[in-house]
Amino acid sequence: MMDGGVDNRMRSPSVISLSSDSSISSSSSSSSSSSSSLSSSSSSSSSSDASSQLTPSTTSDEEVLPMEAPSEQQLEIITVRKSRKVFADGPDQNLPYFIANIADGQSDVAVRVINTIDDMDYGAEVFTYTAENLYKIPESRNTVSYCKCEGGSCDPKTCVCRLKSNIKLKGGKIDPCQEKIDYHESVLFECCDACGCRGRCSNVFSSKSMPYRYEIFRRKHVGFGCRTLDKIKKGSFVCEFVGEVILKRDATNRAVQSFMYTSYHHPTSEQKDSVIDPFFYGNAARFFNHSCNENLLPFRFFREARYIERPHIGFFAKRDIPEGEELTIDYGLEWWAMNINNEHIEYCCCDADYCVRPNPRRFQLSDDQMAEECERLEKEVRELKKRLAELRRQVKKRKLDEARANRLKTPEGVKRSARISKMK
Ligand SMILES: C[S@@+](CC[C@H](N)C(=O)[O-])C[C@H]1O[C@@H](n2cnc3c(N)ncnc32)[C@H](O)[C@@H]1O
Repeated sequence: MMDGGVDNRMRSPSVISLSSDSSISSSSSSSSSSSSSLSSSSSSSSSSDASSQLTPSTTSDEEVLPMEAPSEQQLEIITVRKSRKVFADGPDQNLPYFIANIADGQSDVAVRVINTIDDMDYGAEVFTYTAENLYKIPESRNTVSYCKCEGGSCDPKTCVCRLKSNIKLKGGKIDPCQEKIDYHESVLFECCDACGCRGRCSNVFSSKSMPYRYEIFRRKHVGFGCRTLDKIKKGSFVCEFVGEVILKRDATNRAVQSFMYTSYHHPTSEQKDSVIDPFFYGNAARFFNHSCNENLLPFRFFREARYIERPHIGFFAKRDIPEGEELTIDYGLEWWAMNINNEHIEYCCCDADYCVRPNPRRFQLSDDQMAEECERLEKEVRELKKRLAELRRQVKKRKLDEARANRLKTPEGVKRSARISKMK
């Protein structure tokens, strides 16, 4: 399994974080703050902006509630089932398929793992599935209150949960037009059992942390990836990003940092910043690869537990996603800046036509494929040239027609056309 190319020799942690351009970017505790304007977790300016967005909206109504320690149940982890058997209904039955339902017993949806390419393991030795975050950060007392709306429906004008959210729901879906929102600043307080409405209003996007069925599959050059086995409509909540929640300063001690995601940035104290690390404990989102044409967008949300320092990270569909399509996110420029020169990650291996840092290996085609690709491109060029010639012809004709019409309007033109009609 690719380990993200981050090893102990790295000077600073490479952390996937919510960034201001709605992408996910890497940040480092020391050097990255100045390296990219897209950095949100490490750059002091953007991060204070980010927290100012979240913090002021919470201070006015802040209530200090007693903090409950993470339950035993929450910390309970289920050993990954490592059963190996032949997956018989794949495209090529001769290949050895590896299958496991990694979410077994942890989630109502199955998350199966298959490998139709080789015998590479998805990380069963180190990875354990968990459906919920495992908090390993100090307790927090900063909470946001719940709405007091009654009767199972909330009034958008007075519902505290909606008023405090800058991400809004429309029919249970997130409007993808909100992608302009800085996702580090994004926040959605979803109504829940603790609210006056008991979570029965329309300010609810999913009762499940994983509403669809997912498959972890082996991808060439990138280790494993995650695809959906169901159609997903644009704007739908797709998955929570789950893992161990640790302080960012502790992240530096971890060998693999390229899987991490910044979850919280404190307005004044960097010491309180935290990241979600799904490397050892996580859900299907741990396998979301980067794409330069990603189909998921990140946002932050709160449900029952409303400790400001413990936001959930979720992803929603940027567009309609057909079943079978890989679920991808944008790691952001900063992540790439941190990882691109690393010995393990030299290039981007996404399939986007306009990949900004393409892997030359993807162009290593066989002679036949190359010939086919050349033919396809030549045909495309021919068609484009034809289209261009046609457009130019139309432009020329329009100009001629216009000039002719203008000439006819002049006194000489009028006389000339009168003479011609007399002759006729
Ligand atoms: C969050 S993990 C994604 C799951 C990972 N592919 C696996 O097999 O566990 C991030 C790691 O996947 C790899 N990766 C993801 N997207 C990539 C891409 N577009 N190009 C190259 N490597 C990528 C990198 O090694 C990165 O550190």
